[in-house]
Amino acid sequence: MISVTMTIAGSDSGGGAGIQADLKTFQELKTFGTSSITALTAQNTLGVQDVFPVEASFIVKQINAILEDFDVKAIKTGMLFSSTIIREVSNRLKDTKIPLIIDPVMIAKGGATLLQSDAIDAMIQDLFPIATIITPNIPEAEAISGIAIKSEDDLQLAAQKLLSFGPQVVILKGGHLSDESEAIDRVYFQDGTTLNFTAKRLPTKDTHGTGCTFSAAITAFIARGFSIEDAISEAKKYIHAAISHGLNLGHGHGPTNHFAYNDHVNKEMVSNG
Ligand SMILES: Nc1ncnc2c1ncn2[C@@H]1O[C@H](COP(=O)(O)OP(=O)(O)O)[C@@H](O)[C@H]1O
Ligand SMILES: Cc1ncc(COP(=O)(O)OP(=O)(O)O)c(N)n1
Repeated sequence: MISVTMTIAGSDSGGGAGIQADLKTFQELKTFGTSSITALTAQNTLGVQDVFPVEASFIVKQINAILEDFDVKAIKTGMLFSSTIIREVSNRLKDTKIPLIIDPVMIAKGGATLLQSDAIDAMIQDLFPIATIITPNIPEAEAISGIAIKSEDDLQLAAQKLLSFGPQVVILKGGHLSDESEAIDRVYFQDGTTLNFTAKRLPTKDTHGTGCTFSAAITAFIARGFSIEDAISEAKKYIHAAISHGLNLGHGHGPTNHFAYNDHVNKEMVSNG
């Protein structure tokens, strides 16, 4: 039977990030995607023009509607915008035993605020303790940990700080370390294990929605029963294919290509149905 996935995130009218990227990823990875929308953004590849948050109680109503009807196998969160939304969402999810992947979305590539600055504490106190995996990029890891990341030692220190907030696994995404020739995602487990997932850094400006897509792919693979390590490894292939076969759409940071994984990487999955 097909596995059900859920995203709790904001809508990107331009279709490259947020709920739209998550649902495309869920679909391509053969899961049944459901969603609770936290905010509308008027957005395209050039940036975010405006944000219209949904009332927290209505976000919870959407989650209730899904959880009361479906056997959801994995949940991800993206743009949560405010401390009120974070508190209501974590309160609703805290007693479910469903794997929870948190992409701590803060600022869009164009600089727009997707998380109010006073909401970081709520994320640390309420959401991270119930998280299976958190997936900050480097600027997000710096903002949450309070540690400026300039070296490998800083990465290690920041990861330990983030692990101390309670998630089982921290993935520090390396997409923003543009001086490296490789895009390295460093994974830290509570038992001290660390793993690196490495791919060639692709020279492109079209990386809108990469973080959303990567965390949605991890969520889909976990929903289908992959181990955490295998889910990350396969999600890395999904996002790498999506970036390398860019669609050349829009006039700014273009979206990635969700067809690419099945077209170019996982032909077996398609032919086997
Ligand atoms: N130019 C790139 N080439 C290859 N992989 C990339 C590139 N940019 C981002 N990635 C990968 O995309 C995923 C999302 O990372 P990142 O872009 O840092 O997230 P975010 O969108 O949250 O800033 C990670 O696996 C990262 O390594
Ligand atoms: C509605 C919405 N949610 C999240 C983001 C951020 O997406 P991300 O994957 O981090 O990609 P960039 O915005 O950095 O390109 C968003 N923009 N909109």
